[in-house]
Amino acid sequence: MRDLARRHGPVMLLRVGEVPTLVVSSREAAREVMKTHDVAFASRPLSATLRAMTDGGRDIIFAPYGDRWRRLRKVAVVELLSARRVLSFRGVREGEVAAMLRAAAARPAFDMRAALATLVADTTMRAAVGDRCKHRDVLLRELERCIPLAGGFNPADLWPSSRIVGRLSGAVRRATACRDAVRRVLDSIVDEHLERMDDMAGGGNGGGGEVEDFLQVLLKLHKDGSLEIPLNMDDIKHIIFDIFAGSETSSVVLEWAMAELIRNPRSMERAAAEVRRAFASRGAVDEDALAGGELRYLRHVIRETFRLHAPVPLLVPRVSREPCRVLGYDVPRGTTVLVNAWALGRDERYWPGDPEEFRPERFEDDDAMAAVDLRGADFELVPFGAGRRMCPGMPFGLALVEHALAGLLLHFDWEVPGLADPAKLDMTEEFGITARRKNGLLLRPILRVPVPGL
Ligand code: HEM
Repeated sequence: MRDLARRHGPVMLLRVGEVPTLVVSSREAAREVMKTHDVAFASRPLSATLRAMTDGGRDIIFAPYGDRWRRLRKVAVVELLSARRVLSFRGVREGEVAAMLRAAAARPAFDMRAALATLVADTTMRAAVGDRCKHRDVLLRELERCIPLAGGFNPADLWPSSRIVGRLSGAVRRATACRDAVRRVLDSIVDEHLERMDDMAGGGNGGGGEVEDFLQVLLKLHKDGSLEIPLNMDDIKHIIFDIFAGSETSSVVLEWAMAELIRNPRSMERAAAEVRRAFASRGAVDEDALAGGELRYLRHVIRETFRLHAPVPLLVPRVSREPCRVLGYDVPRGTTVLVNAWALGRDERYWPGDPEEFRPERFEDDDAMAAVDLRGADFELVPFGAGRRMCPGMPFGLALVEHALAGLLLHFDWEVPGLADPAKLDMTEEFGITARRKNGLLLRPILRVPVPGL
């Protein structure tokens, strides 16, 4: 799509199967979609597969624009993903990152992909539903099955008018099966939480952990009826599902960051030196220093990783709710809109000279570059989207990404066994709604700063 846009311009109307699809690939066009006409593009298209998976868009991520979406999103933003709540999970992050580091210290070769997936899954699981979740593996397996189905490029989604294609593709059937399996697990988790809350009525926290988990917060809101429109159990399960679905991206970006640092040893050295200067004497990463922005180069590394490897490369699709104009082009109502965040991050116009190079230093080259950030105001770098539908999980996701990356660089040097030239590390991407590395990442850890608890 980037190559097509180079030929046909930053606003292209394609027909993908039967679906009219607008692809925007410039900063100006992205601003039109996510800022100037944000309300007109604030809905999501519901493909047959997604409709099955989300019960007709009853979650937040894929919900059509409207009161239900607004209500659930507000609960997620205010009650679950606020700065205060993200901070409350600091102990969870410390515990899970430390567990990963201990596992690395015990192995001559470390499966980085599996370790990062486990780190993100376990941290999210503890934050969302508490420490004692016996259904963990089933839930994660089902979510893993959902992700490729959510990509939107299943034949049933591209030729919605054809019943034969729908039947042959099987995607809708698989999405329904996933939804049912996730629903059964969430039912059990919610029932168990309710029982524990009843047992502990008056004093305890019901989840088994030392901090209130997301599910407890939601169940309390359900019980005390403090919201204008009370949350029902269906709402709660959809919100929890989205927390899991949204979080997976954190492991995608961590894996890309480690791969880029391996390929670019000078960046690795500089980042590790900065982290060790800050934390080696304390023996562990300290989130206060991370939040205070003391580790500037680490932040540049993370921004540079998001620039080259937008984890959701086409963002989550939007749909026009009314006829609209984008940079002078008419866009009919009902057009699916893809913002090519991946192409924006690699565009020579915004990243002059070396857009394909991993060079975190670019963010210290001048004041304008240093000011570019991830919060949806700079449309050349929009890994979390922008506007009304922007990712509400950014603070939660970034807190873990920063902490985990700092921990990996503090305690170990990293090498790829058997790879003489790190520049040759394979960087092929896998196709999906999220773009992870195609191949695994087996690394050799060389201990530099002792890992606590060993
Ligand atoms: C590195 C981490 C993450 C990345 C790169 C990411 C990226 C995105 C993107 C691109 C969107 C669509 C934005 C748009 O349409 O403009 C999105 C939406 C969303 N994300 Fe994230 N996300 C991340 C982490 C998380 C986490 C940790 C959570 C939850 C705890 C989360 C929950 C959501 C939700 C609920 C939405 C839907 C928002 C809506 O449609 O109103 N995300 N995310």
